[in-house]
Amino acid sequence: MGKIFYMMGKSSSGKDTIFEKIIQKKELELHQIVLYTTRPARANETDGVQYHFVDEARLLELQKAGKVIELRAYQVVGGVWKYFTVDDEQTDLKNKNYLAIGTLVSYEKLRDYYGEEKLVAIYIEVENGERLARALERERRQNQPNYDELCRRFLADNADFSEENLTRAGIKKRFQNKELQKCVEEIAVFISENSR
Ligand SMILES: Nc1ncnc2c1ncn2[C@@H]1O[C@H](COP(=O)(O)OP(=O)(O)OP(=O)(O)O)[C@@H](O)[C@H]1O
Repeated sequence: MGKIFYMMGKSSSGKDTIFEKIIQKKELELHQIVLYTTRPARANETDGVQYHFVDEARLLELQKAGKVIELRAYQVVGGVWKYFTVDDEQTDLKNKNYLAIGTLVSYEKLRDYYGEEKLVAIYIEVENGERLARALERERRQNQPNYDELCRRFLADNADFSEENLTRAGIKKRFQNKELQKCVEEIAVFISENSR
């Protein structure tokens, strides 16, 4: 029986960094769930790799078929971009295990859709001051750092991942991302123990 290992954590807790290291561990035999989006593909992106790029009409079709498990909409200059998870033929929970990154709300929606026994939460935590320092360091390296957005996300994530919300979602286990390699190894052992 397959599982979805669902990684969550506040901004700059290290989700992307840890995801890349875990997915490279071939012995864990983890697959990826490719999200769908209505945003146009960028020059370096390939359909079906970073995202499945679809239009609003296709989204509507999928919604009518009851296949859209969760959806997030973001207002951008000139429109709204939607990102969503679809129950498509690529998700084979009878035979495969998956690794995904998402929000607390999307975790709850997938859990309600697939069932409690299919979803395994991996909550990553970093002390707030250290997390802010890492976020600032990462932002400084950008061509056009956006410190306003950094502050907005920092505060928004503190609210989204409040203790109250974590309790409501039933998140108990936490992985501390202090020393990266140690955290990766702990998560790899946890996944291995909870696979099948
Ligand atoms: N254990 C660690 N020690 C020091 N730096 C780390 C550690 N883990 C991750 N980082 C660095 O912290 C920054 C944030 O990590 P990352 O981008 O993986 O976070 P994230 O949770 O995916 O953030 P976001 O949700 O904002 O995309 C990166 O610059 C990364 O290299």
